[in-house]
Amino acid sequence: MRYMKEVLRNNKIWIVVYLFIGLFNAFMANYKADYFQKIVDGLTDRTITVYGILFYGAVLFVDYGMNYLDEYPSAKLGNEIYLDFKLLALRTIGRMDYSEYQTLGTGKLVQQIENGANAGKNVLYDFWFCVARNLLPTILFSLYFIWKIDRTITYFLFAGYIVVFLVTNLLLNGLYQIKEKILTGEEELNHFLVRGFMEMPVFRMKHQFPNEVKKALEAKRVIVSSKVKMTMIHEAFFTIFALLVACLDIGILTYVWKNNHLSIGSVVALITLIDNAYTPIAIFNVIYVQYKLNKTAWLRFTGLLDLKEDTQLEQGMDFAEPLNEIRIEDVSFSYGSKEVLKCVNLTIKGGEKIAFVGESGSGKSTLIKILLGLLKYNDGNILFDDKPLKDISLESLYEKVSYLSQDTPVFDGTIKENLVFDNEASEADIHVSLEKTQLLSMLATLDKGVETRIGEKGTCLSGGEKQRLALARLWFDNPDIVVLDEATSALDNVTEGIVMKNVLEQINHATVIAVAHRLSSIREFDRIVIFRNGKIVGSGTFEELLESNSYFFELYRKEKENSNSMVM
Ligand SMILES: Nc1ncnc2c1ncn2[C@@H]1O[C@H](COP(=O)(O)OP(=O)(O)OP(=O)(O)O)[C@@H](O)[C@H]1O
Repeated sequence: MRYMKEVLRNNKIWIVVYLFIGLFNAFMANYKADYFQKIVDGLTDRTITVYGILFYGAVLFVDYGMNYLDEYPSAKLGNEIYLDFKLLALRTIGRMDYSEYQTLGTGKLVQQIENGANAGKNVLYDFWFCVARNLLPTILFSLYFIWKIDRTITYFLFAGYIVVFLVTNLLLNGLYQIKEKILTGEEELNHFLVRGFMEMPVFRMKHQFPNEVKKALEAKRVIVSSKVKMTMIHEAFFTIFALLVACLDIGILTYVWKNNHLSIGSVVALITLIDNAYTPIAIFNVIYVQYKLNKTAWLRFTGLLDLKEDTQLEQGMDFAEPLNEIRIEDVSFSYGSKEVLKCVNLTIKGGEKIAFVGESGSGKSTLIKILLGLLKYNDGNILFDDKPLKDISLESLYEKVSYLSQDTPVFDGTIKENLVFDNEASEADIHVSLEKTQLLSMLATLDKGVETRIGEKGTCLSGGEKQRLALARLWFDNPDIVVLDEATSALDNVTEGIVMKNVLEQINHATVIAVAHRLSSIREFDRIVIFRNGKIVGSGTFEELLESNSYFFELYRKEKENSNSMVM
């Protein structure tokens, strides 16, 4: 309900307008039918006046005019509500706990949001608004006018409502299961579509697309057959109602014929009014079924919106600069039952340039994510100048941190956006940042210069260009702490040497924590920390470790061997 209320609050003025017009139109639809009775009877007994006809004309004009005006709030609200729900999802992503984020898949997520936002709109707009401003008033107004003409017929109508209620509930159960199948199928299909798109080269090289299409076809089969079933059941509702109304019409004609006390105008009005009284019920049943089914998609969506938030983002003390020391004390961490860090102890001095090295999977990136507050440590403590990391507001920490992740560190936007996001920067500053990261020659080849879009995950750039573009961001930050997780792994040795020298000059005063596989890239760092199986097994300067740490020596030797064999 919380999310519905929020969206209602966002649109309250237009909702009031929409409800008011709806009520007015519902009244007019029935008033028009009732007044028509007077026109027909007036024509039959020649008592009609020109004013009566003009008044009826005015009623018709107002009715059609208001129906047209109704389209504006109707179109506006429908779209606003749908998109407001989508925006709720984006806000959730911005605040969700990182461990929850890691479990989500893009394809399923996108489909869940799409279905959820649609379901939310349908529940609120197509169901509740429709009931409140359209169906209920139409039924009540039509029953009132029927009651005015003949009370006995009103009782017949109530009996008909009970039949309708029973039929609806009978069909609803079957529909639930079908809807669940459709949703799962759609998420599954989107999962294959998105991963095929995102990882196109991988799947193409491995000749996997036929298999992917086969799996997607199965999802398609489930969706199509379920949707067809659903349509047929929905249409059955309308047919049953149409038959019911037909029976009532015939019943009324027989009743009038037998009793002979109603005028022609009353009979004509009754037929229209009965239609008015029943059509909303038919519509109600269909949208009620839809409402119930939409709840299935809505629950999946709210499950997403309710994912654990990272409450540490705003809560806690502000990060105080300048940083003197980060102390990692007996920190352990597990992903589920898999223990990845085991009792890690380390102190990093403010302004120190420290590098984490070690074999793949030894826990380096995990420790980085813990230091950034993305992952929450299970045991031990981390202190930023005697303040526990858990008590520091992450928003305030991120003001002073620059982080280049191991995964693609750029996003779908222009080169300029990738450098400064939504901030302004002078051409001269942009030029310097690109010059220092050796990107000017690449820029010279682009027609639109820094306004060139680099595509999703930076597909229009080479691996090394993406990394250098992300590094160029450092010229626009003023970080106290810089975290580089394999930030230069795609660069050649020569470019890496030049770029890293410039980068280290630029962030001279910051504390730098870098993860690196290529040992030559961190030769100048103040200290190197070696990880193995989730533990720190050595630390010191490059030269110290070469002399005293056989594991480090072994890593270095292997790197040398590899680079020699590549040169040969
Ligand atoms: N989200 C996750 N869920 C479960 N296990 C994970 C997750 N992320 C990482 N791991 C596991 O944790 C271990 C440590 O991973 P981590 O990324 O910290 O290693 P790393 O030393 O940075 O490796 P690399 O040098 O290859 O980047 C690995 O065995 C990895 O499979």
